[in-house]
Amino acid sequence: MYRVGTGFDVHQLVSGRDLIIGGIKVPHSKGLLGHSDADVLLHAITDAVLGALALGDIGQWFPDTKQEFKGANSVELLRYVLESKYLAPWSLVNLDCTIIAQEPKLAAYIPSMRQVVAKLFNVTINDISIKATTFEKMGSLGRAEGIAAQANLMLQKTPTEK
Ligand SMILES: Nc1ccn([C@@H]2O[C@H](COP(=O)(O)O)[C@@H](O)[C@H]2O)c(=O)n1
Ligand SMILES: C[C@@]1(CO)OP(=O)(O)OP(=O)(O)OC[C@H]1O
Repeated sequence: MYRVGTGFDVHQLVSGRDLIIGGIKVPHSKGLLGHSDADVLLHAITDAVLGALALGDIGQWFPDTKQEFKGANSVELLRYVLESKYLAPWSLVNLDCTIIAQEPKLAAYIPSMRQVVAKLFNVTINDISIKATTFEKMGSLGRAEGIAAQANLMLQKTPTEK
């Protein structure tokens, strides 16, 4: 049995914050604003996992009104979802993501992001695709006021032994 999921997230780029994407600190003059570390890619992936199994969304699991999630490491949020009882019978088939960032250039950091995500899902990097695109300088994303990410994935039910 298979289930597909999609996730989308966007965060504002501001001064005075680290830029964390896919669990990797990317050198830049600005970072993403959020209650957590604002890792826009891991948030989109988390929502794709939750969406695949109709389990709500990241804000329902980790409300931004709760102090315990202030500054949260999004690697730990995704790990929590993946280690929950709901995900136990499921494994990842493949994940395909796009980061929409006018700046900075992300190509050099994508292999490390793929490693982080592959480890979380316990798959090889061949099952994890992460791409980046600009917004061709159009609109708010094109003015680099923020960064967005989308994620699509497929889960398969792990056969149980009898
Ligand atoms: N933040 C980004 C955006 C894009 N890239 C890479 O550049 C290529 C060209 O981007 P366009 O938006 O002009 O199509 C793109 O295919 C990515 O390989 C990037 O590294 N970081
Ligand atoms: C992750 C959470 C929780 O710290 O906060 P943010 O970093 O603001 O991120 P968002 O994408 O709005 O998702 C849900 C939140 O509840």
